[in-house]
Amino acid sequence: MKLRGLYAITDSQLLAGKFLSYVEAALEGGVTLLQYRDKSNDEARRLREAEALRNLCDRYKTQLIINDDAELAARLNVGVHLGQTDGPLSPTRALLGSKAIIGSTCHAQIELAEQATKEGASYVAFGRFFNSSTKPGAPTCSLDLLDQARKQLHLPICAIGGITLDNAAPLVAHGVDLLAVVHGLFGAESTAEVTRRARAFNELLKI
Ligand SMILES: Cc1ncc(COP(=O)(O)OP(=O)(O)O)c(N)n1
Ligand SMILES: Cc1nc(C(=O)O)sc1CCOP(=O)(O)O
Ligand SMILES: [Mg+2]
Repeated sequence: MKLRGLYAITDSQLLAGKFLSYVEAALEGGVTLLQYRDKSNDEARRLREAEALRNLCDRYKTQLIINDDAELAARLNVGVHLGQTDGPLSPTRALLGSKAIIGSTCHAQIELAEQATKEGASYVAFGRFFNSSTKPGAPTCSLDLLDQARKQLHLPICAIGGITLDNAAPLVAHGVDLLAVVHGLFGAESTAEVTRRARAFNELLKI
């Protein structure tokens, strides 16, 4: 399966009271990967929400990715996204198996992406590219880094951080395969607007 398209990421605060309706609206518009990102320690709620997302993803033939939590990903038989402090990649690959999608945060460092490639990542994520209200303190990354990454790496490249419909085109022009978006997708006034945005992101990637 080619990993290219919109990578929608949930945010528990932003989606409070409209979690499943907004996610379904995004899936309606087309989502290649959906990441469940919940930074709380409420394990029961996390399991419940992740199961609900897996059911939705199954209906829309979208791949679910769990942020941070390889055990939960293994329990649901879905993929995982690991940051640099979320545990080692190789044992996670062994745990989830060869077909699972495993993503790796590489900030603005090609060396981290090369290491992730060796350890079995399915895609590498660089960011943040723009101001992000979801994660304002994330380290920044430039378009030049994408040019270098495109030349040196043979994995799908994901961009993240403050991405909107107004600023995403240069990322695609510099070789990005996956646009990972929270606020620029879900910070919308209605489900119809979420669907419109998802379609428009896909149009930028011409899938
Ligand atoms: C697609 C994607 N890219 C980067 C991140 C950030 O991961 P991490 O650095 O572990 O930070 P948290 O998201 O866990 O706060 C991501 N989640 N997804
Ligand atoms: C979760 C996350 N990681 C980032 C990184 O740079 O590693 S930026 C980010 C937040 C993405 O949300 P938004 O699209 O609202 O900016
Ligand atoms: Mg993390």
